[in-house]
Amino acid sequence: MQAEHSQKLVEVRGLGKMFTLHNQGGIRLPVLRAMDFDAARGECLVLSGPSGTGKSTLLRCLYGNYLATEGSIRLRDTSTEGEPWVELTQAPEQRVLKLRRDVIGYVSQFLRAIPRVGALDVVADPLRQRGASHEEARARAADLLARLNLPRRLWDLPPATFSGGEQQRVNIARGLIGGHPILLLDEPTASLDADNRAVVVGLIREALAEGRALIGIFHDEAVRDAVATRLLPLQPATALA
Ligand SMILES: Nc1ncnc2c1ncn2[C@@H]1O[C@H](COP(=O)(O)OP(=O)(O)OP(=O)(O)O)[C@@H](O)[C@H]1O
Repeated sequence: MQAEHSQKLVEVRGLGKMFTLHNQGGIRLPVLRAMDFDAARGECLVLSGPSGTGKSTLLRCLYGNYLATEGSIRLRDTSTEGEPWVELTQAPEQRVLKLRRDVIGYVSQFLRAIPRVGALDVVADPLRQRGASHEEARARAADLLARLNLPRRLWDLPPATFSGGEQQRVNIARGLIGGHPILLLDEPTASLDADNRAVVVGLIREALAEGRALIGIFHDEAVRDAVATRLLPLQPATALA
């Protein structure tokens, strides 16, 4: 059980990301270079480093939004039989979409609202996509929204007009509900008050106890100290040149 719990889920080797600014004479901007790290079940890896060192860029590479310029990102897909390791940088689009449904979740800072869909269904959607019934997914969504203190009068309304903190809580619930073994978190508590920050810390700790691997950006020191099992320092770009 212990071995199962400490199983490696993410393996990054020699990862580099360089932006080429085509509209500015092709200037090349190195952001990440030669990054090596792993993340295992029960670990919360916190990306640290000053503004502009590439923390969000790294999360986007790990989610497959940005294509790495060099190196390897391997994710363990525990949802299928056969070879569990998938090389994200080489995976065809359909495979990336399947990984996002079953293996890797991403809580961005801002909710991408879906027009005319109420908050409860926005949250329930990832669990339904993984095969849960409508009722089961909505019940779990209601449980999460209640824990995150989202007022019930908002549950059936589309979140587009919600406050920043309300949208962030919908976003966190949507990110957590699918039970993805790997979860990326980009400042999930940035817009929250102290009470709701504490709820999110509790939910993150539960996710770790369930054996999920988390990789995140947390600018709030108290939150970072409460959830981090390891820091991953990023080097400033000047040190890369
Ligand atoms: N799509 C892009 N095209 C060009 N440059 C980009 C792009 N995305 C990020 N960058 C550049 O990469 C660098 C790192 O940005 P990133 O947002 O990853 O940093 P960060 O460490 O998350 O910063 P912060 O802590 O301020 O959010 C910045 O110089 C940024 O301008």
